[in-house]
Amino acid sequence: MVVPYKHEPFTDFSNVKNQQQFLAGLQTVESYIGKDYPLVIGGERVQTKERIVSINPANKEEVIGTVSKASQEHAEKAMQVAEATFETWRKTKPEMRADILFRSAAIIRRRKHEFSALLVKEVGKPWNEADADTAEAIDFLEYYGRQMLQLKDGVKVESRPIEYNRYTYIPLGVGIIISPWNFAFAIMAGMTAAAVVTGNTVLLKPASATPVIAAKFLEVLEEAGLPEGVVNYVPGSGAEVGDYLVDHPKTRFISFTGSREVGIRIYERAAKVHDGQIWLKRVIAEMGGKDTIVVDSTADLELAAKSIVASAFGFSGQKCSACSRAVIIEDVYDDVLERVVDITKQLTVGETKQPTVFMGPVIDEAAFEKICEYIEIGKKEGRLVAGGTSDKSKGFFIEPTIFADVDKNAQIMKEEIFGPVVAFCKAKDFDDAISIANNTEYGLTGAVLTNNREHIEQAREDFHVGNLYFNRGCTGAIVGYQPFGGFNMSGTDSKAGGPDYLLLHMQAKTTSEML
Ligand SMILES: NC(=O)c1ccc[n+]([C@@H]2O[C@H](COP(=O)([O-])OP(=O)(O)OC[C@H]3O[C@@H](n4cnc5c(N)ncnc54)[C@H](O)[C@@H]3O)[C@@H](O)[C@H]2O)c1
Repeated sequence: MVVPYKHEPFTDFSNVKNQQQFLAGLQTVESYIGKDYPLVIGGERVQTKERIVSINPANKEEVIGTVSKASQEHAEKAMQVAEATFETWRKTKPEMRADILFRSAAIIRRRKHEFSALLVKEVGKPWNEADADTAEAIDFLEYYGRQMLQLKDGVKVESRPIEYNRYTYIPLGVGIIISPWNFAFAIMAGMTAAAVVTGNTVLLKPASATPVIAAKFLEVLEEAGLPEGVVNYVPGSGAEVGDYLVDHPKTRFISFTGSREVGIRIYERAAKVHDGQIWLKRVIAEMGGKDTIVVDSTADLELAAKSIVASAFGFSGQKCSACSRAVIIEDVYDDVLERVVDITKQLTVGETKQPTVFMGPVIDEAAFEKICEYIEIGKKEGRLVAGGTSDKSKGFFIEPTIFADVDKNAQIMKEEIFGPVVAFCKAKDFDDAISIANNTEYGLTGAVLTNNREHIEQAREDFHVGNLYFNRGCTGAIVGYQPFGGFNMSGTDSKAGGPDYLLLHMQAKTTSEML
């Protein structure tokens, strides 16, 4: 009997007992705050001279941990180990590989609040966002484990009376996992899990802002019984270690989640053939977004306003799926704008020590400066109706910011800001709204608030995004239920947490045997 897949429930922080458990998680994190983590290459702990320092973005002072920084020599060593380990790991039964993911998920579930508390400190997430990040990590591990069990025998193809045919999936080889800081746990763990459950070995290069949660994940995998050398932990500079590994002739695939700029760089470099390379590299890239919420005049306007606020300012807009454009049909434009401004003015911003704080800091100084630059551009391109101020004296805090009456071709309507900034744009009618929404090189998520059935069907067909939501905001996908990934410059059309994601990490082999 197939047991239906159930995703990990989110924690209800209005419940005092849950709050206490979370605070206990924070205390556990305190016990290892500031610890130093080595590289892990083939199970061996390697200390390097240089360190990456992970800082709490809410206070700029607290060192969450330091990690050894890999050089190209370390990356080379890890590559050799991963290549050698591939020969045994690819022959390890898929059931055993899946089992390691299930055991890892169980360990994380047991320590869920601790890991979420670590994300509060390392990434500056509010409690509910950190909880969702950890829950998604658990989901990815369990879902990909289950998917592997379904794929292990391949797919049935017809045999002929004289010939028996089989169609199976085999792993690719050594992969490079390059993950972002914003879903520091879920995406990093999901990308790694998909690659190794399918029989590949990997080098994991997490984002430099969030290396500690990745080091913790490696400890979980080891506790769950993952053999040495299957996942090698090599945090380092993108330009130095990243480029080196992308160019490496033994790299078989690169799984990347991050910005458009870095994604394109990886895609271009991976297309080059180097000396000693005997295959073409595969690139799985999940990149940025310029996500839009469209509201028509039949919509529930209060629901529309709440959806825009949650999608634009949840986790300070630092989601690839964050709403950064609100396109509103002209007869309800003023009404929706006013409601959004009212709700936004009630939002709390600060260090996320309590579950009631809605918005924490942005991740670091570079992000802070970039967002502030966009706010200055926005002041020229639109009418500032909320926020617009920032303060980095204690942590990297930016007020939720709204610009009204922005032209569809304005810079803040086209470029990914990745911060708490939303631009309002007026549309003449629904056709115009969809055309404005599609006026971007991205194509990740979008949402339509409407009670008009024809508009729903029209958007289903014409709104060109990988994840389209009706009558809700545009953030938040659920593993197994709402596979996630975008079109155009949002990536290579892959869908994380979907039924075909594992196939991207494998190659199909046809064998035909004369009878
Ligand atoms: N589509 C999705 O599912 C998805 C999910 C999360 C985040 N994102 C996107 O990620 C971005 C934010 O994340 P970020 O700031 O960590 O992105 P980023 O592109 O700056 O970094 C991502 C990773 O790439 C590494 N890197 C940097 N230069 C490199 C190079 N030359 N070679 C190899 N690796 C290199 C970084 O060290 C990091 O590990 C946003 O654009 C967001 O939209 C997309």
